[in-house]
Amino acid sequence: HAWGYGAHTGPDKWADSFPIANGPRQSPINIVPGDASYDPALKPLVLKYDPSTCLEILNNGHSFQVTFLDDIDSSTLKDGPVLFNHRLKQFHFHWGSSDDHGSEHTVAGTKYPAELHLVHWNTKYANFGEAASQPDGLAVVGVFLKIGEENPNLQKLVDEFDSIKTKDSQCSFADFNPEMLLPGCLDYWTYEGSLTTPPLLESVTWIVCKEPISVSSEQMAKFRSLLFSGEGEAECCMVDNYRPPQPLKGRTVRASFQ
Ligand SMILES: NS(O)(O)c1ccc(OCc2cn(-c3ccccc3)nn2)cc1
Ligand SMILES: [Zn+2]
Repeated sequence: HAWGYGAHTGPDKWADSFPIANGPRQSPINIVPGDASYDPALKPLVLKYDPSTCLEILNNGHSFQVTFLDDIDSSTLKDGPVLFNHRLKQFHFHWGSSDDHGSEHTVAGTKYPAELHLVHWNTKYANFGEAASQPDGLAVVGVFLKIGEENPNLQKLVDEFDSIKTKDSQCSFADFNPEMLLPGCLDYWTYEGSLTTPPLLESVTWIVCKEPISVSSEQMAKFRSLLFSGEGEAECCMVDNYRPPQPLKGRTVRASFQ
C-alpha cells in the first residue's frame, strides 16, 4: 500500500486500496459555523499532558510526528464530547506548499497554512491499534496554524528538523509539553469522522478548536524543507500532505460554544 500525496499515490487514488475512502464518516470536512448546532451538554475539554512522557520526533514519510509513552494515564484527554478517558499517542501536522493552503479541515471554505493533530486513544481498549478499529476508539484534537508571530513552542520542533529531514529518520526528543501548542480558548466543533490518511478507519471523534495558534512564514518554510523521500533518494519536499474535505453525508457538527 504505497500511498502518498503525489499525482499517482494521492487522496484521489486511496479508494483503490482503501475502499472506506468513500465511506459514510470520512475526514476531514469543511466546517460551516452557521450549520453547526450549539450543544449546551458538551463539556469543556480537559487536556492534561505530562512532558516527561515525550519520547521521540520522527519523519514517517507522510509528516513529522512526536510520539508519547502511553502505557499509563499521564497524558490524557477527558470530557469534551467523549465519554471515556483517552491517552495521547502522538501529534503531527499537515501543511501546504505555500501559506495560503495546507490545513485538512476548512472553516466556511477558509484554508489555513497548517493543522496540528493530537491523537488520543480510548482506554476502554487495550492499545492504539485495538482502539483504531472501533467506532469510538480515537479522539483527535485539531488545531489550525495561522501566519503571524514566530511561535517559540513550534520552534522547539523546527530546531529538530535537521535530524529528521528524510523518511524513516528519528531522534530522541524529551520534555516537550504539547499543552504549549494549544490555543488560549478551547472552544471546539465536534463530529464523528475518520483517520485522514490510510487506513482511513472510521474511529475518530474529531474535536476541532475554533481558535488557531500562530506560526511565522519563516517557520512554515522550514516545515517545507522536510522530505517525503528517504536518504539517498531523489529529494522530494514534504509539502501538501493534506487530504481535502470529504462529503458530510448527513452528519451533524456540534459546537461547544454559542
Ligand atoms: N491524520 S489523523 O490524525 O486523522 C491520523 C492519526 C493516526 C493515524 O494512524 C495511522 C494508523 C496506525 N495504525 C495502526 C493500526 C494497528 C496497529 C498499530 C497502528 N492504524 N492507523 C493516521 C492518521
Ligand atoms: Zn493528521
